[in-house]
Amino acid sequence: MIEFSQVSKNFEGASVLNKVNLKVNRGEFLVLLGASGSGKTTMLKMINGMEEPSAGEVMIHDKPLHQLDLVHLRRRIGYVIQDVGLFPHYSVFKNIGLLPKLAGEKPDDIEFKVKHWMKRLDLDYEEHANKYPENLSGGQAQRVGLARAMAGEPDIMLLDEPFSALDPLIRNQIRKDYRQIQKKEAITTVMVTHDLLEAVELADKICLIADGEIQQIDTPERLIFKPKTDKVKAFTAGDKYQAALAACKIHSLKPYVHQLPNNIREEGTLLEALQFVEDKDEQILMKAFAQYKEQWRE
Ligand SMILES: Nc1ncnc2c1ncn2[C@@H]1O[C@H](COP(=O)(O)OP(=O)(O)OP(=O)(O)O)[C@@H](O)[C@H]1O
Repeated sequence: MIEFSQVSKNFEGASVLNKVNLKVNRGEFLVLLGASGSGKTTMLKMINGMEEPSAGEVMIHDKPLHQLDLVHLRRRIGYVIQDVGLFPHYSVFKNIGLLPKLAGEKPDDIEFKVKHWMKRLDLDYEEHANKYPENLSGGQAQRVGLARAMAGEPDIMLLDEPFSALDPLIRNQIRKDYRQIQKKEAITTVMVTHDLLEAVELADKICLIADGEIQQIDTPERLIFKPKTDKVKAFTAGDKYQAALAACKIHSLKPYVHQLPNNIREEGTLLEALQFVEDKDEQILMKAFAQYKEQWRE
């Protein structure tokens, strides 16, 4: 479990985070969402000790971070960032096998893990294991980055916009792949993004940060449809519609169509139907939306 208790952070006197409280339970997928500069990356880096709080305490598995051995801790915490950070002079095999090797595992065990994680992340071993990072596509490099983190058998994964540089189709597939692995292995995951739809599709809970404060920590549905502050409302306003459209795309509104007035049911466009639902019955939209999320994850 990860816990922030009254955590504040200043850089050169300027306050970035102010008395933040947060709990992430074991196996949970939490997304830190917020505008650029809102302090998301700073929060993430406080979880693996790359940044220290100016005040307050960060606890990992009920122990204060400052009492833990950081080298040991970081080997148990996967960290994947946008530009991957693969070692350029190491082959794919060596990159993925690095953490097991540092842990003193035998060559056969290392090979087993590299093969296992390459397979799980849809990377062909024969084709890619001996390649160097410069010869990989962006999507392949990101998969290698995830495989490398996973080979360290982390109980916590920190993801800092790891998918944002990829083209949409590949991004969607890697996100789904990671989400499935994360659930199966019950890896506590904290991901930073400023993309609401990405947050919605992946998160068990979203933590929305603005002006150095947590505005709301909630399920994706509640964050979008029951915003607690004006800042949450402002952040989600545009995407509420986009999210609803996504719900309709896969017809998850169908079970509720009989509740729409006849004229809309028979003649209206999807957009009108949505508008009706959005105006008249948030419950229906929330249900459709939750269904969309579940179907996306299958
Ligand atoms: N090492 C540092 N020294 C000084 N200021 C910093 C440092 N790291 C971050 N900041 C400042 O703290 C604020 C929050 O930065 P942070 O990277 O946490 O934001 P973010 O929400 O992750 O933004 P983005 O989405 O743009 O990555 C920014 O104003 C940034 O300039």
